[in-house]
Amino acid sequence: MSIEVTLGDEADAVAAVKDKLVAEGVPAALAAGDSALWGPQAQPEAAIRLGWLGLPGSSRELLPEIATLVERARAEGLDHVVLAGMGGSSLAPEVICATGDVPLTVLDTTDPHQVRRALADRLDRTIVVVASKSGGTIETDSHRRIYEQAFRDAGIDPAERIVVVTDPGSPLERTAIEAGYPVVLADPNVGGRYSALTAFGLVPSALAGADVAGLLDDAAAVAPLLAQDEGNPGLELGALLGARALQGRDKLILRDAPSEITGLPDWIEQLIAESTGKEGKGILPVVGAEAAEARDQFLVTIGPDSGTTVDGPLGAQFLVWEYATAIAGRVLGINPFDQPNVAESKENTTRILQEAGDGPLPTGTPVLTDGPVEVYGDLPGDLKNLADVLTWLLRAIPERGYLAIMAYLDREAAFDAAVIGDASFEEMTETWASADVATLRALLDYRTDHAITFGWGPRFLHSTGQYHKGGPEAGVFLQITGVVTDDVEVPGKPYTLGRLQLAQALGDLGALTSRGRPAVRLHLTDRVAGIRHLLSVAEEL
Ligand SMILES: O=P(O)(O)OC[C@H]1O[C@H](O)[C@H](O)[C@@H](O)[C@@H]1O
Repeated sequence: MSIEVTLGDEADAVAAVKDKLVAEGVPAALAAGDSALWGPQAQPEAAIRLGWLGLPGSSRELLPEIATLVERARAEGLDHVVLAGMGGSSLAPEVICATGDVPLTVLDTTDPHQVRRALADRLDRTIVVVASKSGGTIETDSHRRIYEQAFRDAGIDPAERIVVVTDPGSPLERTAIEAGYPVVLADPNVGGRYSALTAFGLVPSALAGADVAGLLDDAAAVAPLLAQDEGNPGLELGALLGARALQGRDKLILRDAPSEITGLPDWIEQLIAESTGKEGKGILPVVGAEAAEARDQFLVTIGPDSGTTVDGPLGAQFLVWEYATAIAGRVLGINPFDQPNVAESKENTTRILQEAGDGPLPTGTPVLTDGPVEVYGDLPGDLKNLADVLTWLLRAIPERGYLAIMAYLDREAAFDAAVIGDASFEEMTETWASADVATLRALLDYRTDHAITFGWGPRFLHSTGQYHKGGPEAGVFLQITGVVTDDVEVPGKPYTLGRLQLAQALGDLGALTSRGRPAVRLHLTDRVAGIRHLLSVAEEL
């Protein structure tokens, strides 16, 4: 089965962009790995970032090595797979495993409560994949240290339980070799967000029980189409993304139709936001929203549906979206392989931690407190309560702008909400949604035609975070942080996870406010009550 891109009623608008790309010889040049397609400035980076085009074939070589790891884990009864990895090092396995209906615990958080939850879950049967291309990502380094300690404390040798995926020569490779961990090296000519079909996508997914050979087969089936001028789904989708952005429809609403694929929009979100959101340009992916009428938005559905759809198996989807993103980058005139603004928030975080030493972090003082919610930020003096703050934020969204909600909280916490005895599926969903801070997105959506995104911090920093800082300066930002009642030490480091998490929020806030963007931080002094209060205020707006 291959993949089909249906352009719906937008076919005409796309044709001109596609014809131009064909006239310029782009499909053939991209198939040949021509790194000059994005201009001379992008060429050095592009020259080492096009390896994803050949992965359906080259990644097959990894399968025997992966099979050995899987056999060893099975023989030892390790059936709880934890993946520590940020952005491109975890988003693809999350989709692969959700689609394959095999369990995978993803750690892409610094929330101490969420990490404690993972640590408390079947440690005796846990295998941890530590995945980082650069080998220097602070969250992943922290998770490795924390699990090493937890295994030792439980009398388990970490070398029996930790598998590393990284690029050749990274600091993580050195650490792993010294510690005696098995290492699977990834293709260094593939960037993180294009790495779904590399060792980053395949190793944790195979350990969790997904069919990774089938994934490569499905990608291989679509690969030859990507060299064609006609019947090339990647070219059509890329021309669509580029054409719509040029027309001012630069908010891409991504929807999952009921299909065999689960959760692909979250992966696409990183791919498109980080690849295109720079130099004041870009396409903002919006996940979880209803289709809106607004003039700056357009909807693409994954799976069979009416309108604009991309339908086909997951392996093919990965390749086609990567190709389309590279094409959209050319249409927009940006380098789709770098992420020039991601580092800024990371540097702010490091500086905040260093400057604070052992003292308190520079949170400032709340401008107002409404029940269990403190409000921080540069706000007009006449705002009296949380409802006023939310209304002010919504009104601050400019023409063609957006609101980004960023929650530095435990994304599993809502599942703790009590569900009474024999509750129906609908009742359980309702109980869960009413305890889930992500519900805020939908509640605020009713009040505005502007796009609203929701991201878990620090996960989104490796995804839409690039667009927030590098894309059009049209964002309004709402951070949510929460009290930490059960912190986790990071062995060998002077900070705890809770302190790191807050420093990440403050570091990103600094990057946003330095651009003059409206930005507010809500701090929940009681997480459960704070979320309940926030949602009830939003409901009544
Ligand atoms: O795989 P790593 O090197 O740990 O990187 C993980 C992620 O973090 C970085 O900040 C980049 O912005 C992402 O593109 C990348 O996927």
